[in-house]
Amino acid sequence: MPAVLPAANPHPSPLTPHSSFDAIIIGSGIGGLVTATQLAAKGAKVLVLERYLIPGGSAGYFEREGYRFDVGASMIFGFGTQGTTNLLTKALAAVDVSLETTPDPVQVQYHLPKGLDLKVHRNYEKFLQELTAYFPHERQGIRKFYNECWKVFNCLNSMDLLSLEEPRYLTRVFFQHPLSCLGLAKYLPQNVGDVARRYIKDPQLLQFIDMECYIWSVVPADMTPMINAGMVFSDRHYGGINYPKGGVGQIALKLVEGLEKAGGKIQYEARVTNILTENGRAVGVQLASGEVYRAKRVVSNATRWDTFEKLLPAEKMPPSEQKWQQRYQKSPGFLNLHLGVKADVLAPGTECHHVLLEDWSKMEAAEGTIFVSIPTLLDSQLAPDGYHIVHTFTPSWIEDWQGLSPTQYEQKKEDAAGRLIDRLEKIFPGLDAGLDYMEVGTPRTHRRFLGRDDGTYGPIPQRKLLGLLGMPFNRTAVPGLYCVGDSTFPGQGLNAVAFSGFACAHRIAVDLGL
Ligand SMILES: NC(=O)c1ccc[n+]([C@@H]2O[C@H](COP(=O)([O-])OP(=O)(O)OC[C@H]3O[C@@H](n4cnc5c(N)ncnc54)[C@H](O)[C@@H]3O)[C@@H](O)[C@H]2O)c1
Ligand SMILES: CC(C)=CCC/C(C)=C/C=C/C(C)=C/C=C/C(C)=C/C=C/C=C(C)/C=C/C=C(C)/C=C/C=C(\C)CCC=C(C)C
Repeated sequence: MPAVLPAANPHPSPLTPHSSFDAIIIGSGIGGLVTATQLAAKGAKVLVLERYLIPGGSAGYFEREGYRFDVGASMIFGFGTQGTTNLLTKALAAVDVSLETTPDPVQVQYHLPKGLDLKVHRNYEKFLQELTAYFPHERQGIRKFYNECWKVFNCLNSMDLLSLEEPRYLTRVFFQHPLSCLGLAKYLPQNVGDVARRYIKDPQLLQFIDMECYIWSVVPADMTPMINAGMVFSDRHYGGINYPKGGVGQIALKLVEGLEKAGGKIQYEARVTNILTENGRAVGVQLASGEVYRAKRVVSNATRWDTFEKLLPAEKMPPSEQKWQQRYQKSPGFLNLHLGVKADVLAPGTECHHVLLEDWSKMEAAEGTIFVSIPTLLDSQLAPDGYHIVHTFTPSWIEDWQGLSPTQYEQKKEDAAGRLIDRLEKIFPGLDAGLDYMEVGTPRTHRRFLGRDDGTYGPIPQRKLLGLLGMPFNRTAVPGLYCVGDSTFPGQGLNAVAFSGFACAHRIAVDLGL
């Protein structure tokens, strides 16, 4: 996996305060970078501190033997050209940069139990036709369910998306778009499962809706907020799934270029060890090197668990965070196989994204559902001529990878990789024989290189909650400290954390009077 991080300096120099900033952002994930670029574009003096060597976090990349691998998922929402929900396009444009993207004609091809094999086409009607062909008796229910998702999306896509913690903005959008606001207020406490069951009765079709949610929310429909499903199930047909030329890592690199153009700064190999407080207020940060930076506002793009248990003293965790931890838990991480394969392994017409499951009862189990991305079908430059990248991942808990000797750890990775490759032979015959390169990552890898507690993919509800109502916005109980990224409203996903970044920067800009 990526190069080893430099160790913390064991002999930090005495604390030497550097010049002060309007805002310090801990971490350069997409959530952190959108906050930083938005603030810099408004004229704020911004510093991003990133513990790793390059920006992007889970939207980063690494290069090996002529391959450029995406660290995380390659299915990117938010690069549309119209409306208000294309937040990655908007975030780049705000700092005068842009990215070329390639549209993906199919979001995902499902290979599910009992021969349920279908594609989610970019074209909405084509997708509905393909699904209805499997469930002709549910023709009406299918259309009504997905049309209801469009209602949510149309509300979102009609208004500027900014901080819901800013009363003047809320009043303005309410007067400009009263029906959209009331629509969103209605859907905020709802989950997908309840809406789906209003229209659909067939148990296998309901399992399919569970899978439609699971592949991005990592929980079934009953626990997946309806607002998020409205975004995902509609935007894939509206703005579409578009892959950035040069790989997912380009998004962060471009945002950094824009940040610097707008006068902001980023420092790599800068691991924050403490958020400094004075009289209970966040006033700056301390790095592993001992350096101290002060700012009027501090933003953490680390997970909430890292922020409130490691960067701040766990024993002083505010009651609101304790409550949050009772509502949300860490999702599993992923076991990742970054494979380079001979091009002839893939039949002509192969789609970029696949989901494989053989037994419905295993959907949420470790090594149950297999996800596959083949980004080289959209950008052949990411692999040597004649080869493809087949990024394969499946849920995996960190507990299964603890307490092993280095040899046991390597052996366990190899065994698990073998099991996944065997299963994938069903959709890609000859995969094993065509292997050219393999790098295996576990939740331990993500904990180490992405700094995510237990290598988690993100927060998931502990039990069925009221839609998105329990997800905190950007301000925290610690004055001067904000959170951004997937442990804030509305949760996981690049377009989701981009929203969180817009909202965070908006709230801070108002607080600073910018
Ligand atoms: N297809 C997709 O939609 C897609 C693809 C890739 C990633 N993602 C999603 O992106 C989301 C994550 O984005 P995010 O913005 O929340 O964060 P992130 O986890 O990607 O980034 C956090 C960054 O903070 C850095 N960091 C953590 N602790 C630090 C510390 N103490 N000091 C300095 N730096 C520190 C990490 O190195 C990392 O770069 C996830 O939900 C993930 O699933 C989605
Ligand atoms: C005033 C009154 C009365 C009221 C008010 C109301 C309102 C205004 C409200 C509002 C709200 C809002 C704004 C909201 C927002 C939201 C949002 C933006 C959301 C978003 C979301 C997104 C998402 C969720 C996304 C996601 C994605 C993802 C996660 C992806 C992933 C992927 C993967 C993992 C891949 C897989 C696959 C394969 C490979 C196959």
